[in-house]
Amino acid sequence: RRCNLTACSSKYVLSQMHPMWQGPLAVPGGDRQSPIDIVVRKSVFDSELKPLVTDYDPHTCQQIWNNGYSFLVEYDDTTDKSTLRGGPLRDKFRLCQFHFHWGESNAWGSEHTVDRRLFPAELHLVHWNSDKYSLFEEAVMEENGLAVIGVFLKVGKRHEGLQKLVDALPAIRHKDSVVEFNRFDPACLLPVNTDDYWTYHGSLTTPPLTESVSWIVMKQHIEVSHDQLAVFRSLLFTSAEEDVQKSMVNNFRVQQSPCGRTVRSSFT
Ligand SMILES: CCCCCCc1ccc(S(N)(=O)=O)cc1
Ligand SMILES: [Zn+2]
Repeated sequence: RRCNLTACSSKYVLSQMHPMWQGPLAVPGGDRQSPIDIVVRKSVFDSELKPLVTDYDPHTCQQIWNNGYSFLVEYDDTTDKSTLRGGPLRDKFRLCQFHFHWGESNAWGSEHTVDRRLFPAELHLVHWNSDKYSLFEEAVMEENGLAVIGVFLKVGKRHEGLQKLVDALPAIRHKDSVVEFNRFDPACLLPVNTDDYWTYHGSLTTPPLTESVSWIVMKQHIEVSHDQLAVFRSLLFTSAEEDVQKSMVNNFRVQQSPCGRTVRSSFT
């Protein structure tokens, strides 16, 4: 069973976007859109913010697939086996999938920035509120429905945990290709320090752009090698049938206005 995220609606939703979709695609009255620049000196320390509590079961990993926008590693979210609690969250959230955003060069690629600093890529671990909702599709429409952990990637030493993922990518070069993928522990992609993060209320960064996300952006980045990132860029936006193949790069959204939102920090 595929994580409900990949129910036709998500494919339908994502396939509506042509790969170079970058447009503002403004959401009428959207004043909580993502991504944003995190202005460190304007963030407010909140001592009530707790450490993140992740409890991921590597066996709930199901498949990895190319959805024509990024590649997703999906988890069985029919039970509370892989969960996120704590941080800014009151409820328990279930891991549904993780994916990345990256650039055609190492000079850019992340969706969020810190004092305008760009990173070559950004990891998103997507969770939904299983205390309040019974399906991802429900939660995605609700104010407190989702929690996404953002982790910046920097080019440096090879990331051993990521390599298992990188080795599977050639098998899903084209849009809509899927391979079975099991036993992957997403915790290996988190930075050593997960206590220091910024958090703010925002949206999905791809359609349906719903303003249902509690964003948790890690202060500490992870390192991956140049070659590992190059394999990300070998993926294609296009399906095998299409005549013109387009490299899957620059799959990040343009930054959105903070609209007066405060970004809180869990650290001083
Ligand atoms: C009803 C189907 C909705 C599928 C929406 C899937 C989705 C998940 C996370 C993100 S992101 N980049 O904000 O983490 C974007 C889109
Ligand atoms: Zn994302």
